[in-house]
Amino acid sequence: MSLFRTASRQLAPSRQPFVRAGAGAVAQWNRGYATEKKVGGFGGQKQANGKYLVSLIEGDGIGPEISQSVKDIYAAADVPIDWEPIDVTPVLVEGKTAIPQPAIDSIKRNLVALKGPLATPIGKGHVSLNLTLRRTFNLFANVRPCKSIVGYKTAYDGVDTVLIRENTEGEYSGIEHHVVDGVVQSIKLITREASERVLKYAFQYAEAIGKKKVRVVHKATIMKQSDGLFLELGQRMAPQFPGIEFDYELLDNTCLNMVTDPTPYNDKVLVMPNLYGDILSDMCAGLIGGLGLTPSGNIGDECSIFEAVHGSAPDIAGKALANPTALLFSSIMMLQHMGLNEHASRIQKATFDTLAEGKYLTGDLGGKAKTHEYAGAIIDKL
Ligand SMILES: NC(=O)C1=CN([C@@H]2O[C@H](COP(=O)(O)OP(=O)(O)OC[C@H]3O[C@@H](n4cnc5c(N)ncnc54)[C@H](O)[C@@H]3O)[C@@H](O)[C@H]2O)C=CC1
Ligand SMILES: O=C(O)CCC(=O)C(=O)O
Ligand SMILES: [Mg+2]
Repeated sequence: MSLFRTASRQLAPSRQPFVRAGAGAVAQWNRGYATEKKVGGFGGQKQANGKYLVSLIEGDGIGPEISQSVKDIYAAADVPIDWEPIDVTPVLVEGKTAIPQPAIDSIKRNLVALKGPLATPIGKGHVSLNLTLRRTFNLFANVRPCKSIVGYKTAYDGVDTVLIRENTEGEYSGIEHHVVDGVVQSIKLITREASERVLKYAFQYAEAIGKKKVRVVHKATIMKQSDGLFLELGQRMAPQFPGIEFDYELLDNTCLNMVTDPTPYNDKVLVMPNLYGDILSDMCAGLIGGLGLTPSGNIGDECSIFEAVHGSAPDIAGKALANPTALLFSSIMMLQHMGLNEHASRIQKATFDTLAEGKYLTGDLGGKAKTHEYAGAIIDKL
């Protein structure tokens, strides 16, 4: 079966992508960065000057600081990218939170975006812009790899997990009702279409990176119909991928097993409904040194948006304390998605070398370096 899921997609001639990329490309992050196979999505639009234009959402809180580090490192590494900054301050369209049209147009034009964290007010206020972006562009798979950093010691060695989170519905479908005073209802929406889409992606991703197993993480014991459907669709799809072993595990068991010993998960791609993936990916980050280190890619059939797993970290914002590695690694996933593998490898090596050397670490990793000093150390190694 073709790995090029989008190969038959018809685009207007002016929108034909120069590079087609996706799961396999993103997957290089996990596989020692050498896989050539690609699945799904389009890897960017080259301009007349030979560079790619990439939409950039700097984000809130620590967003501008860590984005600056990425921009500085990219400039030093001569990455053929021009950034197109976009403003996603929400607008109301028919009473609903929406992304401003110029931002939508930019991402649709460029096909690829890098995004800093966007803060979401608790309780009242606008709905999450992060979720709105994922829904707006139908970014159905959120790929969250998590790999131990050589030279940075934690309680766990050799972690190499990949979690794929359904990204458009589930517990985060945003359907909530006030029923009567003191009673509210929140609907977990699971559809066959979205579930099959992300499950198929998980199987293709596993094939692309050479992982042998796909595991659905679920609570179909309790949510018999919703998680039941997700799991059943996985079971039905499995025979289409005879080279991949399929199984499933209850979410609570997964949490226990992972914090006991994460290494049995190294041969698997985990795929799950939205909320479980959100929570489990923060937990995985904790295994390897925290949220300052873990990247992600929101992958759609056409556009893709790369962002860190972490949020806007208001507790350290504006103090040059943030670790830019998670956003930088997300951008490396993006470069691989775009087929810019040499640049990806070079920046990645400089980052790994800086982390392993341990002289310039940010506070979250026990060091004293400011955000820009750490970025400067990476630049020195390029
Ligand atoms: N995809 C996104 O844009 C996300 C946005 N958020 C939003 O971010 C805001 C803050 O959320 P929190 O719950 O505080 O989670 P958070 O992920 O922003 O921070 C959790 C903890 O990790 C630390 N941390 C996070 N990133 C770090 C980095 N790069 N370097 C060093 N330390 C780092 C923070 O200082 C904090 O102690 C909320 O409004 C939330 O809705 C949260 C998660 C993801
Ligand atoms: O949108 C938000 O505020 C949080 C989203 C989140 O935690 C995530 O995507 O991991
Ligand atoms: Mg989260």
